[in-house]
Amino acid sequence: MSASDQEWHNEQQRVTEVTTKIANRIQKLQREVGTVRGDVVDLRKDFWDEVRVNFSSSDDLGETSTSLRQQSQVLSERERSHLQSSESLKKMKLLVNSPYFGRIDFEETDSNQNDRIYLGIASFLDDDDETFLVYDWRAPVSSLYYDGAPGPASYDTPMGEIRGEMKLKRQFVIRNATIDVLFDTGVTIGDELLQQVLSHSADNHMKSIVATIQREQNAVIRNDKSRMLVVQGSAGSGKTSAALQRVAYLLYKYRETLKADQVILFSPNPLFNSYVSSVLPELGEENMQQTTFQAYLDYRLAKDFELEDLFTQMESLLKTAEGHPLDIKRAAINYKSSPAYLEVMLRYKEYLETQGMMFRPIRFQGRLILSSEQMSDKFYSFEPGVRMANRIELMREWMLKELTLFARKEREAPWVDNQIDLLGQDEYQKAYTHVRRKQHAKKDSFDDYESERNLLARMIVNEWLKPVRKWIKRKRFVDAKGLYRQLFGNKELHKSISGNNELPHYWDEISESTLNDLKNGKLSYEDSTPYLYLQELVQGFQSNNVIRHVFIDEVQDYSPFQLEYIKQLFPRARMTALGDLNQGIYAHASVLSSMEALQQLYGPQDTEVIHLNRSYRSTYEIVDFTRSMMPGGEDIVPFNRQGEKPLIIVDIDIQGIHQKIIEDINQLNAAGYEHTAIICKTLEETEQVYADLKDHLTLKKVTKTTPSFVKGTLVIPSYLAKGVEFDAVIIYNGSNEIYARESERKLFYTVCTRAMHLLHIYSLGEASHFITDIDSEKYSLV
Ligand SMILES: Nc1ncnc2c1ncn2[C@@H]1O[C@H](COP(=O)(O)OP(=O)(O)OP(=O)(O)O)[C@@H](O)[C@H]1O
Repeated sequence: MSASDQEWHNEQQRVTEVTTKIANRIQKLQREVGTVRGDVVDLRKDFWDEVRVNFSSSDDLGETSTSLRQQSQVLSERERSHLQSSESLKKMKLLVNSPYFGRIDFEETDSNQNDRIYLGIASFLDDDDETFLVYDWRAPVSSLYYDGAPGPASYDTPMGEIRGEMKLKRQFVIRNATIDVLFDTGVTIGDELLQQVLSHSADNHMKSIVATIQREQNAVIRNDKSRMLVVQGSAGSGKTSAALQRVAYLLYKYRETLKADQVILFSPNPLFNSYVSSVLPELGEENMQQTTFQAYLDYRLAKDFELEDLFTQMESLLKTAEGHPLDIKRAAINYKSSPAYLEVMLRYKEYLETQGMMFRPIRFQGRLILSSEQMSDKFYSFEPGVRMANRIELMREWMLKELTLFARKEREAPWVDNQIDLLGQDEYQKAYTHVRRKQHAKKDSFDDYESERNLLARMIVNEWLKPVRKWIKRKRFVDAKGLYRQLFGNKELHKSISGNNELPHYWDEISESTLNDLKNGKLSYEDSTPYLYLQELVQGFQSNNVIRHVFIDEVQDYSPFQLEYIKQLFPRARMTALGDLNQGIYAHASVLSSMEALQQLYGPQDTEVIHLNRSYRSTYEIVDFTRSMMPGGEDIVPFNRQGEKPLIIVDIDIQGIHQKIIEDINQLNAAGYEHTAIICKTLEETEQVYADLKDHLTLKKVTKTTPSFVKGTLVIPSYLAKGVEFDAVIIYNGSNEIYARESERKLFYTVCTRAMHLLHIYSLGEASHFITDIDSEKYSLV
């Protein structure tokens, strides 16, 4: 429905008025920020001039402290004011060219007043400080725009539900303070605007979607009831987008209590982190913390082990031919990520409470300070009721005391005298000053040889024992490696704590390879989380109480074990987990595959699941093709944006394929597609393709260490293309030889769904049966 010329004119007039007011506000704020900044600088510079310092008597001391406090208050008030003005200025700058994107006219029941509500990225109040010229898209009233259509409508406020009638819903695209697009809409959010937005080119950074949030996405964004929110959505259904707008929403709604650094997002890889990092700043908010689960594992374990990362595991699985070794590795991965293994860990902890605990002896210069047996005896000497982590805490205190006793005796050892003799003049002087400072200048000098020697001996021994003390403080005396080894070296024990569960297939091979890895200082990806979990169970969790919201994107790539671990890590946080079972490309059982395991995490009452079935990223033709690969794919609803059917190009000669890809990419560039990916299955294939084509095309190779995406033509291994999108996707070799195993169906689906506008699949020889099984009407074969 298009608005009349007169209405367009009126709206443009309003845009001009509002943007002029915003521009004026910007000027005012800039002046304010400048003045306050000057004040702050002056206050800091003259801080001590303004404070009356006098320590002569207790009265003077009191006056000094009051004066100090007052001056600090003035300073922090000015600093706060500076921060506020700077924040407002930032928001106004976001609004000045495009102040709003929507309007709703709403008449409350029993009131004849027709409120006009304009929605933008931030609120803008008129100079009277009362009239909202623009409402923040996150304000309660704004949900009308996302949830309702003209007609009876309601929205929730902290004071209760407000009912009424929506008389009008209008959408705008405003650029440079000029209306480019304006139309009135009858449905929730008009498809026209969405069509426009989705037909744009891909970018190397994700965009915010506030102008076109869909009703079901709004339910994700504004959900704040459940402790655990699970979003299961098809490829391109806006899970990541909804998650990021949800962060912005939470930061707005709980602005008094929630800060951006209390929110953490777990992403699939560092590249993805950079891809999504622009969305919150675009919305005028600070970025949340971002990390990957791998980064956390590295942080905790890389000093003790050579860790296998997820991508290395993936590479090795993709490259290993079907057969015995692959079956064993798969069995190991599945077992070690399963809830059954989690149970084993919990029972193992119970077992250790009464027997089998292992400690590393404490040695100094090859001499034993405390043996493993002594430590074990101490551990089991506590009351059985004392919790495991508390016992370790008590052990720590005991050991530190034992170390002090040892140190006292050690001062008499001959090596200490040698060390004293070796002290140079400088060191001696340093030692002297140090000791004097420690003694608070009680004695005048080293006049007494004995006391001099004692002081120096104490200092030297303490210095030499520092690493041991640190080692104890960090609870490194718990032999986590030994405990993990015991779990695989003692089959009977493992069996007995497995309860009713059978040991996994290939148990002997799995235990052998686990023990081998441990012996060689290696830890496989599937072992890393259980290992850390066991260590924490015994020592007590190193939890983070600051984080209030944990977001996990691509949650299908996590095992139930990992999710449990994250829950323990952030005990005070709510969790939002977003994923798509169809894109579970890794070998371990996905946390999403069992709703039961997922609901058990926080309990069914505290868990809410929202499904997003509509796919926005790709054209109708691409979604129709890709969904046909997946069982149950008919539930995926393509957004109605037309394009070309996916193209399958088969050749029997690799040179022929290369030639065609070069021509293809040249044509895509000429047609204005700026962001294209040649997606390869493995890193090896990526390296090869890059080497073969780089002299003919401008290519950028992406590997797991690439820090961020750039525009252009990328060559990228399949698993790094997770979560991102491209104008055109070229699958380098979608042949039946490369994508043959059933276990690779989801991988193939995932890479094909990265395409927004065009999908071209090259195949050396016969195309994968994932393609040929599809109705041939859904693609073009050349
Ligand atoms: N309401 C919307 N308005 C405009 N664009 C949208 C909307 N929802 C999704 N999109 C666009 O669709 C594309 C896919 O969104 P997003 O990456 O959030 O989906 P996803 O479900 O996380 O995808 P995947 O699981 O395949 O990685 C993005 O380009 C996003 O901007």
